[in-house]
Amino acid sequence: MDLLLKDAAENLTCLGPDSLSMRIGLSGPPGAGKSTFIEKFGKHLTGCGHRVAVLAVDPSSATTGGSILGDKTRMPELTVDPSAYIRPSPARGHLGGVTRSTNEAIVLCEAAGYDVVIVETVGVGQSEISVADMVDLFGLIIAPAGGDELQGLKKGIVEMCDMVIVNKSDGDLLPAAMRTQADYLSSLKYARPRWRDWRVPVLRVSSVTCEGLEKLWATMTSYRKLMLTSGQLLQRRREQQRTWLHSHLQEAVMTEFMNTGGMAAVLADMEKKVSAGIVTPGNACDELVLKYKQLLK
Ligand SMILES: Nc1nc2c(ncn2[C@@H]2O[C@H](COP(=O)(O)OP(=O)(O)OP(=O)(O)O)[C@@H](O)[C@H]2O)c(=O)[nH]1
Repeated sequence: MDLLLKDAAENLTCLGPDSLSMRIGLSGPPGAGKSTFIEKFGKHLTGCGHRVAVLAVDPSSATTGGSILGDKTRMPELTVDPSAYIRPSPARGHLGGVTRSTNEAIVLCEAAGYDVVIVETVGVGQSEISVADMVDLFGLIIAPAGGDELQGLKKGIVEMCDMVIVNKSDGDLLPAAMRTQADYLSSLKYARPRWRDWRVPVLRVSSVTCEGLEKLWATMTSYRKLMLTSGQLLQRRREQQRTWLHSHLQEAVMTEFMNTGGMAAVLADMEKKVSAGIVTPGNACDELVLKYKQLLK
């Protein structure tokens, strides 16, 4: 695996910016129609000659020992498409393990010739934040809302996204979809732009009629073009590399710490003292590091 990754990384550094793949992250509340959307959008892209990989990040799979949702049945048409590859969420360790193997899988998929890599978050929690740190474009998928509220979405997610996609913009839901689009547009109007010259668009699509998919892809490609020509895409990827290095290092150091003779028990004891207010968290940390260093001598 490591050798494969090394080869893949070397191949990627040989490629010019134009041959970089498009990494798209997608997140959205349950019921937004994510699977249906990815299936139809993926088919649209393979129909245009692209090779599409779909990777799911489901932190709950780490505790249940596998993807709770049978990914094969979630996207039946895309699964059998020779130009597409769907990988369910890996069940390796906790969120850190799941995200690390997803990061590696992105690079492998690109080396295997997939020019569009979609990373989907399944379930809720920290995964959206991790996924936003892996991709070139982070999209939020929502369904038409009844009221004018932002569907109880965590505010942070809206702030992180580069594009909002209002799915189910069809039939009886069309008027509500238009209202939702207007609500998001007005709430995003005053948001601080994350990227130079890019205002977060709110696009309506239907995964049933496939309306809006072409325009969505055109918007994604113009975003990519802007990010590439302005140098922001490469800058974003470089920053992400550093973020991941730090995240992997933190995890590795913590594992090392916990596996060093009795430190897990010392930490558990210290947690009790901190909870009881006997020691401050800062002092507890200093004591733990000191103890750890003594053990290493
Ligand atoms: N009318 C309409 N219904 C849709 C559309 N997309 C999805 N649906 C329906 O919405 C429901 C939920 O869709 P799913 O694709 O399972 O999406 P989800 O609930 O976000 O679940 P996950 O993708 O598994 O996270 C299903 O009954 C779909 O048929 C659409 O564009 N229009």
